Amino acid sequence: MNIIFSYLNKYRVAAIAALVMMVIELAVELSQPLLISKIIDDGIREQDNRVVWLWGGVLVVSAVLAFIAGVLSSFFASHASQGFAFDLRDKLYEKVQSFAYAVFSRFPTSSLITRLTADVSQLQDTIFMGLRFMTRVPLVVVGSVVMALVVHVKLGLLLAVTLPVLIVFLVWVMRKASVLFRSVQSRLDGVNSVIQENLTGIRLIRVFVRMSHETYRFASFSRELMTSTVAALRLTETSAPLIMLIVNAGIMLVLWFGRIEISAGDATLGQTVAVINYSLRTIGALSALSWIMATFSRAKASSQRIQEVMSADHLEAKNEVAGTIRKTAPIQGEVEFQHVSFRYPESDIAVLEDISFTVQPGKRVAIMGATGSGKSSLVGLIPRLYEQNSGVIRIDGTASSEMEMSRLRGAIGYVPQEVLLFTGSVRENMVWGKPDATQEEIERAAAAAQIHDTVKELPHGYDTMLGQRGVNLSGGQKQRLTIARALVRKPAVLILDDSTSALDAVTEGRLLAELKNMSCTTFLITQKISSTVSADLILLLDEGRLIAKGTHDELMKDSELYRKINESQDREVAQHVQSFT
Ligand SMILES: Nc1ncnc2c1ncn2[C@@H]1O[C@H](COP(=O)(O)OP(=O)(O)OP(=O)(O)O)[C@@H](O)[C@H]1O
Repeated sequence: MNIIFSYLNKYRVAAIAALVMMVIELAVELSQPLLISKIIDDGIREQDNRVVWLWGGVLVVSAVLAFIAGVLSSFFASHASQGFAFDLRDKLYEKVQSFAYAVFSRFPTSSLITRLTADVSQLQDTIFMGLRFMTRVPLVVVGSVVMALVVHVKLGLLLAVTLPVLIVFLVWVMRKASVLFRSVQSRLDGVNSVIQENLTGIRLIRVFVRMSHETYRFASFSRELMTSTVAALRLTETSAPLIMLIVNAGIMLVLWFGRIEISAGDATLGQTVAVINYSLRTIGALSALSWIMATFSRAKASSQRIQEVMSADHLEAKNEVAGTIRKTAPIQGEVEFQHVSFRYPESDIAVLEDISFTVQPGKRVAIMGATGSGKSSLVGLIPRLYEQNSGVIRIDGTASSEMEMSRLRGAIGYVPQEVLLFTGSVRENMVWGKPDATQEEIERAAAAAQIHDTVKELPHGYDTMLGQRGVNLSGGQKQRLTIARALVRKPAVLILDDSTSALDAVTEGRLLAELKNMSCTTFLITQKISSTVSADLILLLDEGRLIAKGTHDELMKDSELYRKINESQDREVAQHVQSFT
């Protein structure tokens, strides 16, 4: 819960104002039973209308005062809780942005979304309730008991003895509920994750006719959420009648002894009515307790989940400060791997082993290998999405680990395997990596990526809006647009992770020719011999090992595997041509 206090600090004035107003409201309310007892004993029983009017007037004024203080308290509490949530969400978002890439595997996307939305809202509600009601409840209870003791010690004591019993019981319930609510929040993660997967893969689900299976999967996750929520609420809800039972027993005692005390002349009717009134207020406050306990227990679970995000490693920030060599000279694009080995965090299996090669600026490297041989992992090390476990990667002769992250990544254009476009116009998508790009730069990049003519024919050209993830473009068009986005930055190093798979041979040939003109060092992951023939260097990977490197001619001479791939693709082409003739 420390997180609440640290982020609420900025709003402490509003929070204190909300509490002060709440205390004023409460103090006025607590004085009311006392006023009523005066009206009964000194006014009605003594048949003194002046006293009735006087204290009756005070009662009305105090009710108006309590109302105003209550409204102001709500106003300040809303300001503090909303401001707190805004700041916390902002900070969490910033934190997630700075996560080391590896940390994302620890938090599923859906869980991060729940933490940034539902968990933050939970804390926001808790703060509002805390300022308005949570602190009010103990104050009403304690204030009522004190006032009851002031009115009549013996009758007040009867109300006081019920309190320790209640407190022990409430602490027990809260501890249990907190554990249960933590499980509720993680089930919520599960439901969000299914929704996210289903919405993202809706086409696939339709084509594979998996609607009923997915509906069933969603229902089972949703049922788990319901079951765990019911278990948590059952505990807090069953505690409410038990609290009532204990307090009602106290009131019975007050009534019973009140009658005896009045008969003996030791208490007045007004005093007995006042103590019962305080007891009823205690019941009112305590009946809200089960609901407050639920909120508080949820908040505890939520704050733990938020804390986990806050304390996750953030590699990027670390690298921005220590051990960096600050240089401003533009990167030329020489890339050298020296005995690089790598395994994913929390995995024992080496994905890359002892990889060494050097590429001169402006040259093209084609990376080939079976699926899972480590191609994407290799290129992911260049912009330091992950850190190698041993060996050195040098860019223009400087170890990449020693370079400022912004300088390193600023010089790299990365087109990942999975196409991702954002909601917005074609232009907005293209300037994503270079916000100040001119129209000429945009068009030149689009032309190089072989997408300029297509964009020109869209209804509003570069201002055409793309649907979510660019749904109104074909697969190949989307792929070319993501390549154009990378090219706008005029990167010194361009990484195309299987990004030309949806392009036909002619378009791919034109694109590669353009890349040569742009003189950026290009890493092209490909399975097509047609793309490797003109490459300056081919890296052939097999189960994380670099089994051959060289040009097409060299590999045709030296590598049996490469020759086999070449032959099999030649055969495929021949069969293809035959089927059309
Ligand atoms: N985030 C990850 N955590 C753990 N292991 C991973 C992760 N990503 C990939 N791997 C493993 O690393 C190995 C290499 O994966 P990689 O994606 O680099 O292969 P690839 O050659 O690019 O495959 P493909 O051609 O199918 O894209 C695989 O065995 C894969 O299971």
